[in-house]
Amino acid sequence: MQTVIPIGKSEHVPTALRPLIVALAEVGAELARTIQRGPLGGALGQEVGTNLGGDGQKALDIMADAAFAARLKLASVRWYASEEQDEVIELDPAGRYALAIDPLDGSSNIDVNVSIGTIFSVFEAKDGADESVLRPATEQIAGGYIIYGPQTMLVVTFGDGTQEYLLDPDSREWLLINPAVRVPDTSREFAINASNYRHWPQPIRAYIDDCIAGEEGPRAQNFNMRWVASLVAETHRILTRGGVFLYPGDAREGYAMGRLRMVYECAPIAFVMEQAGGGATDGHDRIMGKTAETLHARTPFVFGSPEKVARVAAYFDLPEQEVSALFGARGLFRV
Ligand SMILES: O=P(O)(O)OC[C@H]1O[C@](O)(COP(=O)(O)O)[C@@H](O)[C@@H]1O
Ligand SMILES: [Mg+2]
Ligand SMILES: [Mg+2]
Repeated sequence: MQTVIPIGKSEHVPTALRPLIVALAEVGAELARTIQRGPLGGALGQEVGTNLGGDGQKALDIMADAAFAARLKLASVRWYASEEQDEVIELDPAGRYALAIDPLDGSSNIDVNVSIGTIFSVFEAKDGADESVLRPATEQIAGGYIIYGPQTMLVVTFGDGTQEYLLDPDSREWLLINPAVRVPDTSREFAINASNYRHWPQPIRAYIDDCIAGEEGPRAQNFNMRWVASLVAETHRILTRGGVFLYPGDAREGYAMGRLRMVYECAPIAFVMEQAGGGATDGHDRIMGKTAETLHARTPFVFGSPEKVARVAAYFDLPEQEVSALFGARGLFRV
């Protein structure tokens, strides 16, 4: 049954963080409207520049970044670390928090009417800009995302479970609809950009080969594949019905650490996942135990249902000959 508590009054949001979360939610609601207006709001998907990560910046990326920065300045945010800014910038010198953000995730989907999102991570501010965000992911005090989809939702954790809020299209209020999200462990879905197969490391190829082999392979069951190319959309699907997401490092130039950024993409998603009973790894180490060395540093990223994440990690531990063997010989994973 639905509990209709507005986000500003939710007991799950720590009192001190309420102004910040309400600020994020307000900008998210405005962005949702802009996104819904599509081409009536101008050419949102138009390429307008390039960010430090080498990605093309769309008009909506820049618009979202400016809107969040302007509003968060009034919500005790001292340090603002954004995908769209080269460096961490100071918003309010008296602010208590540091916030890292991917203002608009899944930009390639802006023009095609597919779900996109905003991802955010919050720390207590330190004196220095970089030291406030380049620290272990376990030090996050909040992490979450907003998904602009058929429904607009805000999913967030403060380290005590993961909560889900829905933007009511009539009242424009964010209402609590799930106070304790749990990742199901039953799904047989995996998500990966399979066009990069030839560039993947051997353990990832072996894992996907074994999924694709289905009933005839070592897993002896059929799997289904999904790839939206919007991290928030994949996260939301996996949070809702289970599965696993993989963006490994690969052999393409610049992709040794994959595509996704540790500070404002992987750390908050890992926090949300773990607090919902899921897992998140880079293949070897738990994402939550990692610290980025630079603001835009990438990391290989695998997350989702805990058993699936552990299984992917196990492929990285297999002896070389076993990983390279045809799946028929990969006896370890017969189930
Ligand atoms: O185009 P690819 O290589 O499949 O990558 C898709 C991934 O890139 C992203 O779009 C990166 O995020 P941005 O759109 O914020 O740069 C993710 O949302 C998505 O998972
Ligand atoms: Mg992104
Ligand atoms: Mg982005």
